[in-house]
Amino acid sequence: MLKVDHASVFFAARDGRTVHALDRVSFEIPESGFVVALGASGCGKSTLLNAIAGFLPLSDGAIILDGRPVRGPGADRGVVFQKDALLPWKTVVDNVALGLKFAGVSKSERRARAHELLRLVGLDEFAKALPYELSGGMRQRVGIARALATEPDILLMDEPFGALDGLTRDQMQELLISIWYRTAKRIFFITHSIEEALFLGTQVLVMSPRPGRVVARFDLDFVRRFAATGDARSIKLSTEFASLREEIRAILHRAEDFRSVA
Ligand SMILES: Nc1ncnc2c1ncn2[C@@H]1O[C@H](COP(=O)(O)OP(=O)(O)OP(=O)(O)O)[C@@H](O)[C@H]1O
Repeated sequence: MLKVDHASVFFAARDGRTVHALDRVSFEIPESGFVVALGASGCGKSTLLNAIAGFLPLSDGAIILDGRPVRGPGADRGVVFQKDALLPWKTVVDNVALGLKFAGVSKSERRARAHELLRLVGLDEFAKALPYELSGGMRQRVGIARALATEPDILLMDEPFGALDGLTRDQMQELLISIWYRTAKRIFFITHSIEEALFLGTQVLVMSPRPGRVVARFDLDFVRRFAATGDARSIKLSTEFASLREEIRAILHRAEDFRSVA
């Protein structure tokens, strides 16, 4: 279980003011949970992910992963960013194996594990390619394989599909669901897209800015329905999906209106 308990973060801005980036955010990610944080720019989504990753300390509250407080980065959390962070001079397979090298895994074992992960993301035939030879979607698939290489307990994904075209994004969502279903990993995923949040999340946290807080949460099962049926179209065209989309849109607009008069 990952437990985020009243997490708050304040930043000192350069003009001397204090930015309240995160305000007492609480939620849990149970075994094989897929939690999506949804909100407009500046509502603290990346701050929250960076705190879970251990890249920045909380000002108040706690983050507990499987009974242990998070105090810094660790191999138990794999991170995927919006912009792939692949090393351009290394082949795809070596990029995937990089974390294993740092963990002291033998070369033959690193290779075997990296190829297995490349098969999982459908890229084994590109193992010897260099990152510049791949499309944006393929690079993100390498990023996912790399994040999974050290067998983390949880995947942290910061708008991983935000820069992709619509069709590739749909394909990546479906690939991620199949990986989630097969590996039973916990996932924390950030997005600006209401549709993406609804389709992927077992729980969606709707966030609003200044201060960044959770203003609504929804428990959903569209992702499990997709994993069982493979039929994205009928899910996304359902009246249930459409009415939740409108409900969340209204919540996000209210959060913006509130901000403009606050
Ligand atoms: N290092 C920092 N120093 C000062 N302020 C910061 C810092 N990092 C973030 N902030 C501020 O904290 C607030 C939340 O930022 P954060 O990047 O977490 O939002 P976000 O929801 O991820 O936005 P986006 O979707 O645009 O990435 C913003 O007002 C931002 O300007």
